[in-house]
Amino acid sequence: MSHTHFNFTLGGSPLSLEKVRGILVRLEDTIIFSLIERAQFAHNPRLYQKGAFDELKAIGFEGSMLDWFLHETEAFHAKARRFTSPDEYPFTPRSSLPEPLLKAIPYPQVLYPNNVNANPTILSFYTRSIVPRITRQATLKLATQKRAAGIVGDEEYEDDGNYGSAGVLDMEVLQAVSKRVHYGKFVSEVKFTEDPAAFIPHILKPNREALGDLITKPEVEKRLLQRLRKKALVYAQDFAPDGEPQGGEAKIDVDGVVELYENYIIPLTKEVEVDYLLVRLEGLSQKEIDDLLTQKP
Ligand SMILES: C=C(O[C@@H]1C=C(C(=O)O)C=C[C@H]1O)C(=O)O
Repeated sequence: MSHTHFNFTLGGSPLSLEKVRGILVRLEDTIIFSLIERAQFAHNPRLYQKGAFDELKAIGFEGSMLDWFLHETEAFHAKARRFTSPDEYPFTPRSSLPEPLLKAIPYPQVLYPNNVNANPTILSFYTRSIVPRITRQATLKLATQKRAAGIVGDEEYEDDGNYGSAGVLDMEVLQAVSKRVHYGKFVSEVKFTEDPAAFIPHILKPNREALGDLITKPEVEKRLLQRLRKKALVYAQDFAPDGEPQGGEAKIDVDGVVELYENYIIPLTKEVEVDYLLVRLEGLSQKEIDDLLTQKP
């Protein structure tokens, strides 16, 4: 059974590209199913608008309802030492989060120290591009129901009032996408340690494009998108009481899932891979770099 994350406390055999890719594949299921859950509810754009709720303004919180959900949830997770794990990244600025209450687990130092965090970009593209797309069916169905009840114009559209359910589900998607994108650091660490001499000249120069070309594996991406489409088609099906697949409307916009990966998740993962490589030599002495250069693949 493959896992959706490393169990760093078990240690075990060192990092391998096969292991990391196995986790990325497993996270596809988590992301698809959490998108299916969110797609049950309408767009509910008020969730993402700063200042849309008087109750939040009354307590001096200036962000959106989703920002508030993230802040309150991640504040507890921070106390429970979630963000001391090398594969967990908060959407809330770390400066606004409390210190861990529990002692940090002495994780093995797998990644080189870095501050690469793509979550602001993930939050932006998710709320602006992904939510409207995957909730389209629910939004249109809601508008039809409202018109049938005589509600027409702006009031008929987009908002079913389920801010709590939609917000909790948004956080599940965001946490899974964030984990997936930041696993790019583990991929980069494995690729770098397999052949440091290939990367070092382009880190020292620096040359983002050359590093991007080195980490890009078109065949892996092509197979991923093919697999993703097939998974989404199966997972989006409804099943009869006896378990037989039923036709009818898919529970998720399959093209939307594939485009999420093609236009956002894969490109952002590669940016994280390159950003991680660009700091991979920071603090190393010339001798340490020379030793890496002579290391045989
Ligand atoms: C993640 C990897 O690096 C790159 C990014 C990929 C992705 O985001 O799916 C796939 C292949 C590579 O272009 C990898 O090599 O597995």
